[in-house]
Amino acid sequence: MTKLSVNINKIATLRNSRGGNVPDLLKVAKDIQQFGADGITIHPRPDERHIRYQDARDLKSVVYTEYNIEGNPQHNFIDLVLECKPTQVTLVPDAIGALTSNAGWDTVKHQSYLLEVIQEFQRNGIRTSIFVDADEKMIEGAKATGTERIELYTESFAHEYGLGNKSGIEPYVKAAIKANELGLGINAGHDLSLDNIKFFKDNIPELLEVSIGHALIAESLYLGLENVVNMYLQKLK
Ligand SMILES: CC(=O)[C@@H](O)[C@H](O)COP(=O)(O)O
Ligand SMILES: NCC(=O)COP(=O)(O)O
Repeated sequence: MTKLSVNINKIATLRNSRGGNVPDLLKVAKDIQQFGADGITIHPRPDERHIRYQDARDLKSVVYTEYNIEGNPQHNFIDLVLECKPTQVTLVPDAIGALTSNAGWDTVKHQSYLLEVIQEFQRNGIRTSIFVDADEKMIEGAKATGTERIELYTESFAHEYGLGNKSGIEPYVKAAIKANELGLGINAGHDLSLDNIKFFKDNIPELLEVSIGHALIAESLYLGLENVVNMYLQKLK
């Protein structure tokens, strides 16, 4: 069975838009776990536009499933992860100010840097995963960094699938076979949704975990709207 880790960045985005504590990020994290999710993912960005560094600290006492922190391993991020000691850290090569993650690591070019930071996390008992494109060369490079897992960057699969092109899965199947051969655990994420997740899962051998945020929160709005509108109408009778 593939684990579902829910990315709660978008809950923080909504909260921050009003300056108060609605929705309550910690309550949402508790509820998501109560509803059966296997983990909570956050991706604090340097500008703290959604998840704040303090959220990462506060979540430590609330997340009793798998806690996954994603981000670019700059000094502040490394210190935060070492302080929070999550189950897993996922290293993502984000440019400062990027709208969202938009590429995997070049694991050949950045091999020695990744090896160094991965060793530091592993010495502290934190499992590592690195965000990579579905490219066998990058998977081989990931193996050489010593990481336990990779996270396949699924944007191009999701995009192609949305256009009706099922062949967009092919590089992911090849990358997964390579990762399995090399003994790397496979996670995946970015733009996965209720529409595309089953097809992805059914085609990727040994998919350990997916982290899903943007679509899952949007779908929760769509699927909850009718109920909430009707609850208001009842009160206004
Ligand atoms: C690593 C990744 O794929 C991203 O989806 C990320 O975790 C989401 O970040 P934003 O919520 O900032 O777009
Ligand atoms: N690692 C991917 C993630 O956490 C969620 O990505 P998205 O569903 O918000 O695109």
